[in-house]
Amino acid sequence: CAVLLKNHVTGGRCPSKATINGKTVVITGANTGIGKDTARELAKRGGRIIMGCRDMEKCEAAAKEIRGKTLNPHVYSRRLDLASMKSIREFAERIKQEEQHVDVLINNAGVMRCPAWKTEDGFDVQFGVNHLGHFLLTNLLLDKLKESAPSRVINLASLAHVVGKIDFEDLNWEKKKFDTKQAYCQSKLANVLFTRELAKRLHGTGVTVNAVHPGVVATELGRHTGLHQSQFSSSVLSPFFSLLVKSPELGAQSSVYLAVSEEMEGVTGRYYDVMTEKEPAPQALDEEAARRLWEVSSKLVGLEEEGQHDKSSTSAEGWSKAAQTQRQTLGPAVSAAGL
Ligand SMILES: NC(=O)C1=CN([C@@H]2O[C@H](COP(=O)(O)OP(=O)(O)OC[C@H]3O[C@@H](n4cnc5c(N)ncnc54)[C@H](OP(=O)(O)O)[C@@H]3O)[C@@H](O)[C@H]2O)C=CC1
Ligand SMILES: CC1=C(/C=C/C(C)=C/C=C/C(C)=C/C=O)C(C)(C)CCC1
Repeated sequence: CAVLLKNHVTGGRCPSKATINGKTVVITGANTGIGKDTARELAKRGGRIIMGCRDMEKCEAAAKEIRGKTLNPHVYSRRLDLASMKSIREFAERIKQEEQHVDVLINNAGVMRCPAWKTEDGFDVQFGVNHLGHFLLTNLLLDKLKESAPSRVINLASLAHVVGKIDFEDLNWEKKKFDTKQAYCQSKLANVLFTRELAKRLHGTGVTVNAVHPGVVATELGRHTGLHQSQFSSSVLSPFFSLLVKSPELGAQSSVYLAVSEEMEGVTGRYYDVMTEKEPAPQALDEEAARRLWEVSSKLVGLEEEGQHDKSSTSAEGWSKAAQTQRQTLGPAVSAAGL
């Protein structure tokens, strides 16, 4: 029973043995947890791996460890703070300048159940990092992804999206009482809606985009829950805990599957529970909500302004001009975002 339960919980390993020699993978939040093991597995398969992390010391330590373990020298650490639009723009600019192509983008970084913190730009940190940061990054890398087609975008969502609700009147928790669990669920629902809308917009380009719930994985994601790994490893519950939660190495298998497997060629706009396609919750299938979220997100990150009026604002320095104009034109949604 224990073995069967364990297999059920882990969901197994990526069945594909595909190698990715010469392919470039950009992965966010790759210094620990699922991201780090995804980076290691893809480095083992021959990829050129760009790890985007906010803490350069942790990032370089992880990159060094991966280079050592896989004997792949092409594993690079780059600064990326998804809680800062300036940092996202600098990171994307550097990728565009340094990389000939981007074959896979894995939007992996995430935070869960933090206090009511705000990003540098005034967004709720869970909405800002988990959704808006990746929304901006992906859009900034779209031309590169299109040039590199067939290419893939993978968004780490979560089963938590099923209880999520997008509150368009108060995306950033400024009007109602802050609920950190719901803020996480909203951000993860946003990941699935973004996946579906982006897939629609990328139809015919050769760039695919899918969302995945990696299972329940013992990582640092629970760091804001007040519980610590040590409390569990030393308790009598430890054997049960380890039966129900998988290791980061196994947690990375679904991202690896979506990134490399032959079965995923041309598959787009889908939601995966580990390596099995599932229908997401009804609110994630709402096309009008997906379109609206795209529009609001574009405005919040200053993309719409650039596309329509001011091409010069695409640089890291120029973005704030676009955001400032949004402040004057957007009304409540933007003031709620603190712009
Ligand atoms: N673990 C699980 O059971 C599940 C995880 N997921 C999703 O999987 C993804 C990976 O999570 P997991 O590995 O578990 O979590 P971890 O907390 O172990 O890793 C999260 C990573 O995101 C990084 N990160 C956080 N904030 C920022 C930021 N502002 N800028 C750049 N990077 C940042 C962290 O960096 P740092 O170390 O510096 O904080 C870390 O590298 C998340 O999107 C999560 O929602 C979904 C369902 C279940
Ligand atoms: C609770 C807990 C941990 C991990 C929690 C994690 C990893 C939670 C995952 C949450 C999920 C499933 C999120 C879905 O989006 C630790 C730190 C290992 C140790 C002790 C207690």
